[in-house]
Amino acid sequence: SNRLPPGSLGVPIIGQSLGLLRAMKANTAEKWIKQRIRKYGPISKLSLFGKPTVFVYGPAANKFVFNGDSSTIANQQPKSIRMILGDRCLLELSGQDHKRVRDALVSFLKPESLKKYVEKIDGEIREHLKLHWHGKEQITVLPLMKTLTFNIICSLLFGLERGPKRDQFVSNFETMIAGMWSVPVNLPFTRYNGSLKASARVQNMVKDLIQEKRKKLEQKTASPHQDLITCLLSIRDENGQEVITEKEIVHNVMLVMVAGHDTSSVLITFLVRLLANDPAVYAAVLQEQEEIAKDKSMGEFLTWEDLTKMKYTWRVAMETLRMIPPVFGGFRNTLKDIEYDGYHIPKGWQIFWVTSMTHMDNTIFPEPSKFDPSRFENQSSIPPYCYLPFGAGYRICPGYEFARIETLLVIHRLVTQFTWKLQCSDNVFSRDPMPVPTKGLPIQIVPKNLQ
Ligand code: HEM
Repeated sequence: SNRLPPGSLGVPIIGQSLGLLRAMKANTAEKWIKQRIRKYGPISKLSLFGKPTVFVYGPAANKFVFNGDSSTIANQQPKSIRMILGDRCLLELSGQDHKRVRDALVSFLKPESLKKYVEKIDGEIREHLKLHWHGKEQITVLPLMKTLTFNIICSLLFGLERGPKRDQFVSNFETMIAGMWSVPVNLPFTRYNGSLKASARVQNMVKDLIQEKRKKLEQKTASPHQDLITCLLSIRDENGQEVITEKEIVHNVMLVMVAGHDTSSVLITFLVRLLANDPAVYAAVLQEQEEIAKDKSMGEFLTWEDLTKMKYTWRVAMETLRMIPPVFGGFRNTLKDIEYDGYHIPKGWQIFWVTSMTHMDNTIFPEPSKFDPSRFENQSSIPPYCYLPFGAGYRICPGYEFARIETLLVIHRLVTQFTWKLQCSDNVFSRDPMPVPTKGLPIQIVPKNLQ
């Protein structure tokens, strides 16, 4: 059929972009999308960010987007982001290339491999609390969680430990990130131009790190599993050749830096807010964590075994991800004409997916606005393609386990060492595009040994 989905492409170039962006800022994006669904049904056309687009909604649509044939539906980022992260990062790859590079990343990020690093991550968290929380009466959670999750990535994934080199890396990275979502005008003194220059500096630093690690591997003074970069360098084919090119390592390090710290920091921040707002959930999380802490001696690190006992805390995190998913939605591109649900989607159009809409569907999650971690007691009762904070299919988030470990460790240290009160008691947030609580969530803190 040549029948295009219902809806309007709107004003040329601008289309409906401003309406969506405005709704995201005002935390009414779900309402904006619900209105579309009510008006046009689960599939409709519109125009976003200069491209004709088809919005699809529902479990079947999620399956279509996440499990679609990669020769028909491709993942492609806007050119501005491609220029900053690089064209060989996972987001840009498809087919066999995507599988080869993804398998290499997963060989380090899989649970069996991460198990060994729980103590190291715990060490970073304790150091962070010593530096930024203890001795303070008031702190702002979101920026501190961004610093912490970025430092964990630097140490564990890149083997870049505390010191002047890491500080320089962080400062260049911050400049790079600042212009990533800006208007992509590459003129001297624009934010985008600053971001491109910072990206080049970060990439050069990563190349230097790769040289250092390659030398250590040759001298056999490094183990292949000591960090992600060393692990990627060590993967060889049957002829002893490196499987991942240097360019691919650099571009994927860039991606992991961005994908890995912004998301987890948002989850932890909203957990901190929830625990301050919900005494019953706080009491149950505290009880679970104190049960673990009571068997530990002073200064002892948490272990993988301890994490397996944090079942309730993780259900609280899952419910937080249901209600406030850090990734609101995303885009795919059609490489061929597609027929979906009786409609024609032409080649070259965008597909806009918003998984969080099924998270708030009362036929799937009864009373969706109620915070209820018990929904995840029996996860097999949740129908497929309905709960997708980490995506699904062959692009499902490879950092899931990493995010789970760091979130549980941070919550353990926070609830056992501090009590806190919100300084902004409203319950709202805006999307930028990640959810941001008012003023970054300032809180008043008291260490437990002073109570
Ligand atoms: C709460 C934390 C996190 C959330 C909610 C999250 C969410 C997601 C989602 C929804 C996707 C799929 C996007 C798509 O299909 O287009 C994704 C992909 C990805 N995530 Fe995460 N993520 C988190 C943490 C992490 C961490 C800690 C890392 C790295 C250590 C990471 C690395 C990646 C990468 C590399 C991809 C691209 C995968 C591919 O295209 O094959 N993420 N993430």
